[in-house]
Amino acid sequence: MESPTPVIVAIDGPSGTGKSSTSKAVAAQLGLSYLDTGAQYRAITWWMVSNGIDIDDPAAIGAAAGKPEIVSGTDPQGPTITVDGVDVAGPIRTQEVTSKVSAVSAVSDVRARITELQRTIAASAENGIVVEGRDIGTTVLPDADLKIFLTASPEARAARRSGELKGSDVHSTREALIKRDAADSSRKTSPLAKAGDAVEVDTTELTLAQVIECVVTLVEEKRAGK
Ligand SMILES: Nc1ncnc2c1ncn2[C@@H]1O[C@H](COP(=O)(O)OP(=O)(O)O)[C@@H](O)[C@H]1O
Ligand SMILES: Nc1ccn([C@@H]2O[C@H](COP(=O)(O)OP(=O)(O)O)[C@@H](O)[C@H]2O)c(=O)n1
Repeated sequence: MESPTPVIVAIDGPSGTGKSSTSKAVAAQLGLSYLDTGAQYRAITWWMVSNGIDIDDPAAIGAAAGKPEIVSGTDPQGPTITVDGVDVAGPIRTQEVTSKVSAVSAVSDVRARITELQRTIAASAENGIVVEGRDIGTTVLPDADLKIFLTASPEARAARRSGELKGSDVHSTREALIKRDAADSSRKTSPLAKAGDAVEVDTTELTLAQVIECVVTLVEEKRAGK
């Protein structure tokens, strides 16, 4: 059978809407690659913190943005992320990195570097790719075949996140999420935003399986030329 043309799927939305779980499952089901762009911004933030760069100094962050070598493994069954050859999958999920990532990712030199990396990865995915983040449909891959924008109520998102983070309470998780969304949505360079041609899916009342099915159907419809 002839292999289908590579399909590029962009999935954006705020934290806890289900981007990572949905994207991984859709990619695995359809035999596509998978890229978690949030992990790349977390990785560069981890490097800045580890190298003593002042997070409150955008000029210092911008000047260092080209230094770390970030490599993403795009198998949806086992995505990987390394910085200068070091596996940082664990360290990029700490509270410290989470609280600093919005400041680092607002710096335009950081975005330029990471965006270029993302476009190279997407272009080299033979069967196509699901790329998830905040600015994929608007900026990184504006010609994506399918764009999805996931949303959910802050309460649902906070409940999901605190289910993952042991010992965290829903209230403080909700406050931290709202603060990060506000920072990500208000920055000058490629803020978190829904592309005009994205399909919005509110996941508040849906199970993960329902969201996955919805996105798989949308990809299949695109492939069938509907
Ligand atoms: N529709 C859903 N219903 C319930 N839980 C969900 C749903 N989608 C995702 N989750 C759970 O919520 C948490 C956050 O999901 P994740 O995919 O990491 O979101 P994001 O990448 O948007 O931050 C995970 O534990 C995931 O299993
Ligand atoms: N395309 C992207 C993806 C993430 N990010 C930044 O990276 C942070 C972490 O993204 P993430 O997807 O890992 O966050 P969670 O939704 O998993 O909490 C976001 O809060 C943004 O500041 C971005 O600026 N652009």
